[in-house]
Amino acid sequence: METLRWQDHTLYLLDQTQLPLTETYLTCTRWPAVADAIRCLAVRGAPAIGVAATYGAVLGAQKIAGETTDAAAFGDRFLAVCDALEGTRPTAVNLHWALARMRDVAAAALKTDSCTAVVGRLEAEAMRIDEADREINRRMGQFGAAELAQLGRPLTILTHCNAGALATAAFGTALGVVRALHAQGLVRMVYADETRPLLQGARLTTTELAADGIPVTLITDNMAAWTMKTKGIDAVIVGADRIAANGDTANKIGTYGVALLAAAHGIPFYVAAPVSTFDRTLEDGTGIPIEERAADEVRQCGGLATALPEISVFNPAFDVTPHEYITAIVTEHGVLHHPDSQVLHEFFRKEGI
Ligand SMILES: CSC[C@@H](O)[C@@H](O)C(=O)COP(=O)(O)O
Repeated sequence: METLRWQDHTLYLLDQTQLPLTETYLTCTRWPAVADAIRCLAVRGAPAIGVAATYGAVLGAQKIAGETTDAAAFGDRFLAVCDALEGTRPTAVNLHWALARMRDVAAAALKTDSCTAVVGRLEAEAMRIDEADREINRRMGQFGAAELAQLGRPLTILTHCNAGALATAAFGTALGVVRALHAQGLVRMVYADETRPLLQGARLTTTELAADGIPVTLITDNMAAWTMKTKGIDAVIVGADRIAANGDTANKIGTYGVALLAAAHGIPFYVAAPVSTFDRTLEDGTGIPIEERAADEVRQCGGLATALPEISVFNPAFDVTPHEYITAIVTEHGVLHHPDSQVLHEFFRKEGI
């Protein structure tokens, strides 16, 4: 399974809404198809939507360059495409980060290059972001595995949602750490929360771990506390969609509850995320925009009604875990223990990021 592939001016996206039973790819030759795929979660996960959006921007640029040679017109229309792609999902900052890079490349190239040459530069940038994400996840895996290996035994791990290869260009963030630990023979069992309402844990995490021969057991979300109590969970590890300057972390709805449960059971709680997931413009998690999705995602499950159609619903797609509950954040530059404003500030200063 390949999350996404760019080939011959076309973006192929694994349609994750059809998993686990059907492996089918969407063929995107126009940017609105990429925007639709992000909106409906055919491609999802913070790093993956960032990478997909950059290729969406390239598709938009290709079309515009076929219709105008005027740099100003190209620039205006390209910005409108980037804005539309950015508007597809509000919480994951990687989308904003990746498109900001595309806007910067276009702005610089348009000063000297023809519109057609600008498209080439944008394509090269998108491929760089894609390639870098693959490498970043592997580095994060190594740092995270070295950190968790210090527990000194094969581990029983709990995870929430899907922060795996399917949520990134490849390898995964939280599941990248699990993969690296597994390569060292240090994974006893991974418990995967099913992750209602859209079941990313059940449909995606168990599928990709099983495909790699990593022992995995599925639980429903309301079993997490009892699983911690009875199954000897050594650590929780999750991904992130946006991390504020003080370490407060937005991730899939339910993560906050899992963090509280981990604290109650004295279990370390790890977040794995690339630096592109940090939003240092936000002092703390209160400013993170939380996406609310359609009510029917909750009133139905697998196409079957779980509640009457008139029942009102609250369906936030993400929640924010206060930094106090996070033992450490694993990045591609190293591990940040007990993250808070000072720790993060010092990390970014030292790394010159
Ligand atoms: C490496 S992915 C980290 C997060 O993006 C992931 O845990 C998550 O919350 C994904 O939510 P989704 O709504 O499936 O895009």
